[in-house]
Amino acid sequence: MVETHCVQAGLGYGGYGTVVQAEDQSTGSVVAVKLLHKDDDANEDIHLERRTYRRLVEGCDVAVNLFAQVIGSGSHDGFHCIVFELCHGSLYDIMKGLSGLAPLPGRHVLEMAYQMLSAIAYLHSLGIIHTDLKPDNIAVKYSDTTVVQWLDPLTGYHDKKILVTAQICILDLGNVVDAIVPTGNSGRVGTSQYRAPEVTLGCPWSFGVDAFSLGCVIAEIHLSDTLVPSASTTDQERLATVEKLVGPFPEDYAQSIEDRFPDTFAFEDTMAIVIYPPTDESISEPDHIAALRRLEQIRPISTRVHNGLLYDLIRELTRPNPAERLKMEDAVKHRYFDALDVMQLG
Ligand SMILES: Nc1ncnc2c1ncn2[C@@H]1O[C@H](COP(=O)(O)OP(=O)(O)OP(=O)(O)O)[C@@H](O)[C@H]1O
Repeated sequence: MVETHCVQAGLGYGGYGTVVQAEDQSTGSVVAVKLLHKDDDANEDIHLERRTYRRLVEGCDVAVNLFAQVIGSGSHDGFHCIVFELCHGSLYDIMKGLSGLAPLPGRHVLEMAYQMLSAIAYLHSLGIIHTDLKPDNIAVKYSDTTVVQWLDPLTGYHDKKILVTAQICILDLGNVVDAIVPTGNSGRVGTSQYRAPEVTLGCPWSFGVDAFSLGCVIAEIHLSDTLVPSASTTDQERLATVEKLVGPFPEDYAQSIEDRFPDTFAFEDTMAIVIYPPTDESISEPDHIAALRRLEQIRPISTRVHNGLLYDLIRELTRPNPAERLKMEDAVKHRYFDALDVMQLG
């Protein structure tokens, strides 16, 4: 089917493929085509995305509309391709400020957060874990914008471009896994800035990895800023980063980790503290200094998110102990979302 498509522009690039905007010349519709890199592992991936999308459709839930529709697949010049509904700008692009849409209005943050959690609640209800939620993998469905008057406390009202509708769609079902219950999945998944600590630690993990990532994404779209500016280099630094962002690991959880992986935590009174820099000499002096500088720059989410209900939602989603983390089905009922009803007109 891809033979009839004419490429119009590049949209993005990932570990598995290059995504382009293309017009289907037989129908005139404009779509997104992912051209998978030429390697054998990628062949498996094309089937995974299509298979997963089919499972979502078969589940017969309106939440399927929160995922980029898979229209078809094929191959061209030896490249495997998958054709998607065209979405308009990832949250990563919006946060970078190129479209002039950041900061997002509070109402849009609320609506986007609700849609993300509803989408992943549906995925989880089918026993599937996304594993790689990040602003790059969430896009807005429509690009229409309008200009409103926006009150800046310092400078007064000025024009501000906002989206007409804050509808989103989840991209990239190429890393999904079926949850292994009750023992948990294993192996390294996710992107370091959004990776749950149990994955970093090499412990079994499950649905909670998506909750942790979405907590970080929701904080970022509220702040219009990244939580972790640059990728950390070592696992111990990543754990220290999580500790700085969301607060200390609960002592009993830290103790259970320490029993498996000694020298991860130090214990002072009733507090568990990630040992950083590590006691061994696995990292060179200049790398230590660079890592300490990075850690110094990280500000706790609690000092940055001043909306109490939103902060509570983020904190519940990013609990260091996955057993204490909010489940998606409960997250959509969080009191932060009461405002969805209160703010409806009529
Ligand atoms: N349907 C779409 N509409 C518009 N843009 C898209 C669409 N799908 C993907 N993109 C853009 O292309 C980028 C890469 O897509 P995607 O994440 O699916 O590729 P990938 O190779 O599987 O990446 P990863 O390395 O994260 O697994 C996205 O971040 C997004 O900017």
